[in-house]
Amino acid sequence: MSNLGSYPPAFRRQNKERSQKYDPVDEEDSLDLIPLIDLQCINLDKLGEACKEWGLFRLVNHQVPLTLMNQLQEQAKKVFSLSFESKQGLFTSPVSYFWGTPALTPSGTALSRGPNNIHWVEGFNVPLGQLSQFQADEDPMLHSFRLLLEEYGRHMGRLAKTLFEAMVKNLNLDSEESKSNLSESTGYVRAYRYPGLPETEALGMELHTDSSVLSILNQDIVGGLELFKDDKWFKVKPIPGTMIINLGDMMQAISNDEYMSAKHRVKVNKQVERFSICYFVFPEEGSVIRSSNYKPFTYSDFRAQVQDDIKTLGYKVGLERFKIHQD
Ligand SMILES: O=C(O)CCC(=O)C(=O)O
Ligand SMILES: [Fe+2]
Repeated sequence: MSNLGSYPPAFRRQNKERSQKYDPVDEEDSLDLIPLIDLQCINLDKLGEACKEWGLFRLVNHQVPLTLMNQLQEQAKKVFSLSFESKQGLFTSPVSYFWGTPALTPSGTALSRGPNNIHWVEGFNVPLGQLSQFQADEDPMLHSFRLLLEEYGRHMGRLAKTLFEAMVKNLNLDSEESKSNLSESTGYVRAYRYPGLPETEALGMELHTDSSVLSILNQDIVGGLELFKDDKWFKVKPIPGTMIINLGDMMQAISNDEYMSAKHRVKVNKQVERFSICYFVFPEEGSVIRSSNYKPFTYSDFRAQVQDDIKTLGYKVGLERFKIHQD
């Protein structure tokens, strides 16, 4: 962990001796079993299979410029390297800075889960619809961060819409009725930094599903994202220039459980920091999700329930709370 002062104090205590070499990559690690979808010619059967079997796929030919993906990663890196105190001071509504957990309240502050339950991650939460209110004009670093986020956000909206429409087709859902189940303006971007920690098995994020309709991930080359499927963990290898698409809980409910939300986690690297940029998109405010396996509910209902469960139980129960059980 270099630049210690940029880390939350609770993270600095973990800064023990680093080992000298990277872990060797074993045979299985070099295999990439994750399904691949080409955005320029979407094969609906292949897309459907990926959504049913994996809840996650790799996207190529997405036409997000590689320079934009890299510039945003680099700019996020610079912003993370500011001192912990500056990050706490500079980022207030609408862009917030958080650490120790990815679970946030609607206003972007971390939902604390106690000192013994730390996730080794820090992040910036950026609601795209409110980006214009982000006071960044005085500071060139923040100003270019904002410009990159705006451009990146437009691309993410385009990808989400194209993929969602293809999924609606594959599921044979009514395309007019489905429209309100995806609203690009509800989207937010999160930039994450995971510290390099010599401890084995430290988790940046524990096993979870995303609450979104879709999540779009741009990860750096360090790796650490893992998918849980058929009782096994699969490494989601970083391949530069590709994006990882995750199906979230809303998509699982919209599809009436034909598709599944991806169960995943993030392991921290033993030597180096990892950076990732994630986009999450949700249904329109107030839009009711109707499907025979679930009670009608809105994303706000779902979010309120998740927040309540995290506060009272310490974890997210998720879709199970809205499921109709037929005995
Ligand atoms: O950083 C990553 O690779 C994944 C982050 C993630 O799973 C999340 O934000 O829900
Ligand atoms: Fe996630």
